[in-house]
Amino acid sequence: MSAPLVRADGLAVGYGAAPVLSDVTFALAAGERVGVLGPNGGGKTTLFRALLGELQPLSGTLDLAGRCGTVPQTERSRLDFPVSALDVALMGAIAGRPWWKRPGRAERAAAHAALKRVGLDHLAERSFGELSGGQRQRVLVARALVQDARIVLLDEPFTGLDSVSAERLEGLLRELAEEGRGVLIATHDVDQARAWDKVLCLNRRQVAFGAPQPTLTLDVLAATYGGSIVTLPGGEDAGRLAILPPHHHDHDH
Ligand SMILES: Nc1ncnc2c1ncn2[C@@H]1O[C@H](COP(=O)(O)OP(=O)(O)OP(=O)(O)O)[C@@H](O)[C@H]1O
Repeated sequence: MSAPLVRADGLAVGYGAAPVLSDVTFALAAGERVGVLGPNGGGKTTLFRALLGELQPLSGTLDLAGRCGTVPQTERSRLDFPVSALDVALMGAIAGRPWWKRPGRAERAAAHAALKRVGLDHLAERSFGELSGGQRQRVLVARALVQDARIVLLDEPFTGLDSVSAERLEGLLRELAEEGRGVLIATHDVDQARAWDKVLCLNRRQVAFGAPQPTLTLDVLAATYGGSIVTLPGGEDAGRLAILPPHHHDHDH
């Protein structure tokens, strides 16, 4: 088997001397989609920041065998300036080049090709802020493609998407994996993560890592979500496990 795209071994990361996330040991192979699960404050974003090189390991190791591209959450409040979908995709080409060099023909062609790849080239000139949530996510995937990211990180990409947009994005992530990229998806949706290759459960430390079916046991879910996990009383769902929705900021209001 070829070397993994990401390997973390005993990794601890934080914003000062004390780690906010520790004991992280996992590997991401080419062709895999891995769901990163955890409660609010569990450390998902912190792990992504370490993968992007913004935070250095406090202990342990983190090795990447490829470029890492990120699909951040898109908050409407930050979209008031007029950038087009093409501009956003182009950012993938101009990151890392001197600021005075304007994007050239090749870069524009790469950005158009990436937009086409995600089914949005017809909206290239449309203002990014006017696009639907699902379209914005796909433009950001296009930006990662322009960066030639072999490792793609997505931070709760399905939040707020209707089911058609969610299915479309899900299909795109499957294709990214099929072309040999490694895809890490932070999510609050345990059921959705069951369909992916592996899950990484974080709650200030790594609780579990492995294939969803054997990994997502009651004990693991309880340790991952702590107090926010409940057993449903009475009725049809009696005894079923439910995870209370996280207190999430609604960015659209
Ligand atoms: N810039 C920062 N400085 C100091 N502490 C931080 C910073 N960012 C996050 N933290 C702390 O690190 C811990 C993990 O936060 P992180 O954002 O990684 O969680 P998360 O799993 O991404 O949560 P959410 O689902 O809410 O996005 C939290 O206790 C948080 O308060």
